Amino acid sequence: MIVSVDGIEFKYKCSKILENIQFDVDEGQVVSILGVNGAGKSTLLKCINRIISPKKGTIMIDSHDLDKLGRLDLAKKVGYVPQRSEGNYMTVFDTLLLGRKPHIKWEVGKKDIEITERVLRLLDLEKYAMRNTNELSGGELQKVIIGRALVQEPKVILLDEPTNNLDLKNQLEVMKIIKDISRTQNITSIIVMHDLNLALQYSDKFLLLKDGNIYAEGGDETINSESIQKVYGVEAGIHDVNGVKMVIPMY
Ligand SMILES: Nc1ncnc2c1ncn2[C@@H]1O[C@H](COP(=O)(O)OP(=O)(O)OP(=O)(O)O)[C@@H](O)[C@H]1O
Repeated sequence: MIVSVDGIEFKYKCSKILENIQFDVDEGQVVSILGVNGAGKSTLLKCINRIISPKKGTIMIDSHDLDKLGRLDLAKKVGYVPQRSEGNYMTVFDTLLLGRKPHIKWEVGKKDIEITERVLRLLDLEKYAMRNTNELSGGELQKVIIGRALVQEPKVILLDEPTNNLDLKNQLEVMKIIKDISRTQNITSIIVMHDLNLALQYSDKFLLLKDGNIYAEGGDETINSESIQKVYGVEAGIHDVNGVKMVIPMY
């Protein structure tokens, strides 16, 4: 088990957002967190990255209690791609290299440059390497932010709606990269998703959040007409389209 969440509860001031959340994630799994707007999906990701601290419960990452991990050790284990990012006057190359910060002791080494170049190639970003990130489209910037998390070489990567700004081709490309790194590098991805069909195609496990609790968790059988009705309030059928399971809402 690479991530183990046990009984966490989180409140913003007095409104309870998460209640008794409990789940485990295995190494190399791609996990989608699903649920309506405001269900607490981003809040859950932020708890796992210790951006915020739950009032109750424990989170274990790679057998370490999250509360007891130092900032640098946490950054070596967990990478985070937030929902919104801004470009700036730093180049794409330097932005990616910044992801090596937790590993750099005195100065940037050969390995740091090699990993940065490898990720640039992996995400097909080489042609933008020397461009400032404020001169990129939303989708290009999104790939850079994902790249920065990969350069960190974490065991777990948390992605908050990573396909949000992307066109169809880039959505598929990013999801494929996430799936590939989980298979080839055993990196675990925990992703907040709104697109049920993309989630179905690329995830091993699903967590359905409803009213601050986990309504259901498991494999793709978790996504069915009943759970979609209960969680989203939408009538939908599940169909097999050329061997691919698809959710089709009934309008
Ligand atoms: N900093 C904050 N202070 C107070 N309430 C907040 C704060 N951030 C989020 N909330 C509230 O917490 C609830 C859960 O928010 P969260 O962003 O986790 O939802 P989400 O499921 O990720 O939603 P979405 O799908 O719209 O991104 C929402 O009602 C939101 O308004």
